[in-house]
Amino acid sequence: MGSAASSLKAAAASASDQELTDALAQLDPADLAKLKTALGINVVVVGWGPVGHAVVTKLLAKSAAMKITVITEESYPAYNRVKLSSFFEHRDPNKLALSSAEWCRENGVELVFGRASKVDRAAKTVDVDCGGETKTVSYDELVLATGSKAWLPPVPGLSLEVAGVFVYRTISDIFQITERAKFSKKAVVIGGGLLGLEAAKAAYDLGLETTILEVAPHLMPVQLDLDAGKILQSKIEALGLKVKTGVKVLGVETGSDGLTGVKIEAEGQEETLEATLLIVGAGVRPRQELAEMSGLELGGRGGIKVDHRMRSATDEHVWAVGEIASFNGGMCYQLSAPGYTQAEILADHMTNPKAESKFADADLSTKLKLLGVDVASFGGSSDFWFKRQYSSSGEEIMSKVSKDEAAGVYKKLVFTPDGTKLLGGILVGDISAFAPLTAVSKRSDLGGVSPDELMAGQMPKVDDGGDGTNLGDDDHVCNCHSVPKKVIRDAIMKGAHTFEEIKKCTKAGTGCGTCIRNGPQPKLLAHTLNAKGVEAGVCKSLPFTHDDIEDLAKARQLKSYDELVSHLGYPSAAAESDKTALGGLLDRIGGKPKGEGLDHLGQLKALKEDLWKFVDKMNCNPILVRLAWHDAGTYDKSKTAFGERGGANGSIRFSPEISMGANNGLDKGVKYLEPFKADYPLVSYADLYQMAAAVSIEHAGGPKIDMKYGRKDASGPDDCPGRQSRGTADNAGLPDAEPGPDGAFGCGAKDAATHLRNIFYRMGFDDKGIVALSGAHTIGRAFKERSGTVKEGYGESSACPYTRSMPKGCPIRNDGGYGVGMPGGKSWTTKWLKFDNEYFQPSVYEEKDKDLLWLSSDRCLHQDEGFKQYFMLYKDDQAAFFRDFAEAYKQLSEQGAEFEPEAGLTL
Ligand code: HEM
Repeated sequence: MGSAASSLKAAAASASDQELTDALAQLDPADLAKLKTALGINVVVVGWGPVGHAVVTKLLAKSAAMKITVITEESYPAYNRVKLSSFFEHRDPNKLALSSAEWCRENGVELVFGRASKVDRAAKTVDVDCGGETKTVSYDELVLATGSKAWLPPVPGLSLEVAGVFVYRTISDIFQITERAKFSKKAVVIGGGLLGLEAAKAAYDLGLETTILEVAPHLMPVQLDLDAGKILQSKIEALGLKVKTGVKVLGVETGSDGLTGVKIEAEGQEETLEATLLIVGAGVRPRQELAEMSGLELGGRGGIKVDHRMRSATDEHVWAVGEIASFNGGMCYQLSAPGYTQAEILADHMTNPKAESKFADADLSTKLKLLGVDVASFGGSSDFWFKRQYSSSGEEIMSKVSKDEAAGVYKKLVFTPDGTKLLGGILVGDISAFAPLTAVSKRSDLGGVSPDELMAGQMPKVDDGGDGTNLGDDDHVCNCHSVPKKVIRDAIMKGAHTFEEIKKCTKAGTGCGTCIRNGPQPKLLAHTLNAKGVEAGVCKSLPFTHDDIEDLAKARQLKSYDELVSHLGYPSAAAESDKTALGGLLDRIGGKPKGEGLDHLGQLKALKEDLWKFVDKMNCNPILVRLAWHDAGTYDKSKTAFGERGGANGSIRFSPEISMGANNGLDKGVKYLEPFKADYPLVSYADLYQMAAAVSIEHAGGPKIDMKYGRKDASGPDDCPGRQSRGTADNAGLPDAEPGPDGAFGCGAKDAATHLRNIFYRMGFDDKGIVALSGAHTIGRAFKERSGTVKEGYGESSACPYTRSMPKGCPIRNDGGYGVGMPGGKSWTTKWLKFDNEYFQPSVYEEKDKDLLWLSSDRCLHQDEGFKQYFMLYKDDQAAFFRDFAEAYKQLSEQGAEFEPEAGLTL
């Protein structure tokens, strides 16, 4: 242990908390971990979901004298399951991540990857199955945060063993669903509750014809009444999904490729729905195997029985939180908000035996955007749901309802029979009043307004300090994490000036995100910054980034400056100059494309500037290069007809081409570029893809390519090359990195050099072109989820040292900065965002560094005599590589294309 640790020990007796914190901050992570073990208790947390992670952060915040170990069986860091379906918008597990392996290292938290298989309470140890090898971890205190598992209803033949049948719970479920979707047209989802509707969104986003089956008479039976459920149904049906309620699932039908259909009974009739993909989202059950094996007392409906401190009823050194915890032997709560509260209470008691906090009642309020429809159900206590006050009638309650079926808006407020207290309510379509109404439901009266006035949108006047939120200091802004307004305001006053910074300090907004998207956070931030006199963001009245304003405007459908300020901002005196500062943004949110008013050439030039800024921010250069190359690499010089001959014509955006195995992952590149097409409609997709690649290469430090534009677009799937149309296996003639299990490449060749020649000669390249173009692998990475050529995949925990988010001492961009983009995968070079000739260096091709990638198709380039001369030339002469690459890339980007005007446009 370093000298800093020894001096800390000596000083510890008399040091203040601040001094201790400062001293700890000087230690390196390894020393910190040792010191914590020496000083304090050894806590083991089983499960690294959002609640398990919350336990870790809360324990760390409350005590330094603790060694924490987390056992996790998922290869991704703790992530936000609530947002699982948003995965299809970005396909990036890191956007869901709540933590990272790096964060754990920096905070002295040890991660053990594997499945906890046994708890020995007498010896205080946990056995972890780490892929065949068993590791035994000791604890002083054990926290079980194992969450839930998906429940499969007892339907004949329904089993996860059937190909095409999935549950919907983890990122890996999503990957498997995505794979099956490539060969499916129709999907069925069992379950019309929260989980089922999220799963249906996934199937819908994958472009499948989707039918939702719900056994109850309406959707979301746990949160909504019949009327609200029906309105939600009609909105979902309007999107093109089918919904069947009151359905009995009788069985599944299978054929040689797995699922073929789902047999149901609806309205007394039996029928079979054709489907090759079935997602079961019909509920969850606590994952209690470990608890059962170790003899812990369970609750009446499962889960580990815990007291108000979250301590198990059986063993004072075993605790449970989240979906596995059965408070006083009752219900296990399957929402994240109660789990976060429990984590806080557990941390209180574990770090302070005199703590007085108690877990009593859970707030089961939910607000979500389901398939584009805003839905909320809120209550002052859990009775609202458990006693089904939301659908009671008669003398027990007074309820008021307004509905506009055409607009899809429903509002129901439920009061005590005398109308003096709001018990809860349901909102569909418009949930903007969720935060203030939830706050009213938690108070003892209506604050001077009548039930009718509350229905009409009039809120009791609350002293909000003039920030326009109409929330008191103790009212919650973020319900997921129970964060009161005053905590967020204090964080802003102490320097958290953006939503991201507020998230980091308070967690507010890291759950469902509605308190930002549709709730009071923007106003609170704008007003507090103005009160503090801080100039942040775009302008005084809307102190957020352009991107934030655009996202919020979209979410709330705001079109004008006045609407923006009244919903999000602070009515600043400097309104006119603010409008100027917002510049093109107002046009854009008003629906005007950025390129409006520019001619074709003008749009190409403006697009180039925008693409440069985009890659500079996103560090997504490699995927854009791979996208353009795969669009163009289908070219077959023996074919003449446009489309059929392949080449740079934008056809990669269409299925079936985009769903070919060789193009795995490139849908992300297509999605990245889609907004640019909307902004510059005169530019073709084919030009957009090729320009994005040329910009990416130049931005990364590579050669400027003499590009010409004006390419014509393929007009539809009919213009896509057939999978086997080039006489090669299944990839429309794109090259293979490795031979198949039979030892042959897709073209039949037995060696990589012959294979590359078969593929590239077909496009009109020679050996020099093949070697030069292959040098593009000087940037980029391979992923197990895409090509499957490596074991490294998405996210930090699956990365290698060169592809983690902050590879220390390894500046990877051309400008020497970090900027890893999405961490993960395995790269060919150490500086894989820098376009140089590192790919040709012995440090790479000699394959001594096991953290670098080298495929058979790379290896043949320095082993085959014909290729070797160029490979060695480029090793010694970067300028020669750049010259030959630029020439070959120009050829690649033009072949198969048809230009209008014929000579093309140059910028
Ligand atoms: C010579 C035959 C080639 C083979 C067998 C090949 C194979 C591969 C493979 C397996 C990957 C990993 C994909 C993944 O898992 O995400 C990859 C990535 C990549 N390829 Fe190639 N490739 C070849 C030629 C080229 C050419 C000609 C270019 C461009 C001119 C290129 C540019 C790239 C780039 C930039 C990436 C990284 C993408 C990223 O990081 O997202 N490749 N290639």
